[in-house]
Amino acid sequence: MADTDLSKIMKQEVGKAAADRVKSNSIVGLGTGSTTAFAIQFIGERLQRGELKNIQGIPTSFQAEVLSKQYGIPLTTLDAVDHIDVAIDGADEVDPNKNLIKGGGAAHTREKVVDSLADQFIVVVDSGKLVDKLGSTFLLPVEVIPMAMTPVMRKLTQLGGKPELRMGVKKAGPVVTDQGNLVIDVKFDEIPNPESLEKEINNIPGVLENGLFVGVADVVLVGEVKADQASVREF
Ligand SMILES: O=C(CO)[C@H](O)[C@H](O)COP(=O)(O)O
Repeated sequence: MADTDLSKIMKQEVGKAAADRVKSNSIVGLGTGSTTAFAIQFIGERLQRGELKNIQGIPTSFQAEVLSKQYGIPLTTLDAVDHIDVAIDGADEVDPNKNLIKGGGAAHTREKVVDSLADQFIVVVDSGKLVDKLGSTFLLPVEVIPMAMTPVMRKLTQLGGKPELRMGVKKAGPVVTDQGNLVIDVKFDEIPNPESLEKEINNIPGVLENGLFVGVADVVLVGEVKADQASVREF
């Protein structure tokens, strides 16, 4: 099987496993990305079959909102609820302590709001996302307000990073977030202390949020394929 097919199968399996954990009468945070898209689809299908009742979703992005509507998941907002029961969201890297890098879809600011509020935050990834140390395969996304781009990049360089502005695909110019901001992707040779780096970056004036999620995830579901057999394991 081609690598892209395997990756799709892993994402599908793990998305289904997460959707199966959603209970009736609950408020569900709906993450962003290709893996969570499967979870949203399967939650919608469980609602259609009548297996699930009375779900209210809180989308973390325009993408999640559009998909949720497409699959018939009723939506609400943080102004209308006082808690979130469970959030399901993907990640770009997961370390053994369940710390994450997110923001591959430039949605990490809203994702951190929703995922942090959930009583249980379930991360859904394929096995290729597992790393020993954060920053080894993926650049760290930082959302910045446009007028502060240059001083923030300078400060990120002083912190030891190599910043680059994220550019659009099939769009001339930079990626613009759902909030109308820019994303700077930063290469750090190592991130020895994700907890302090998360705070240090967020303390730079003009930074809205960075993609380090430290101590937020409760459960990680990992989709794997071995000898053409798909399975899901949890840690
Ligand atoms: O953080 C995210 C979006 O901002 C996504 O959850 C992350 O990029 C993983 O996406 P995918 O499931 O498509 O690999």
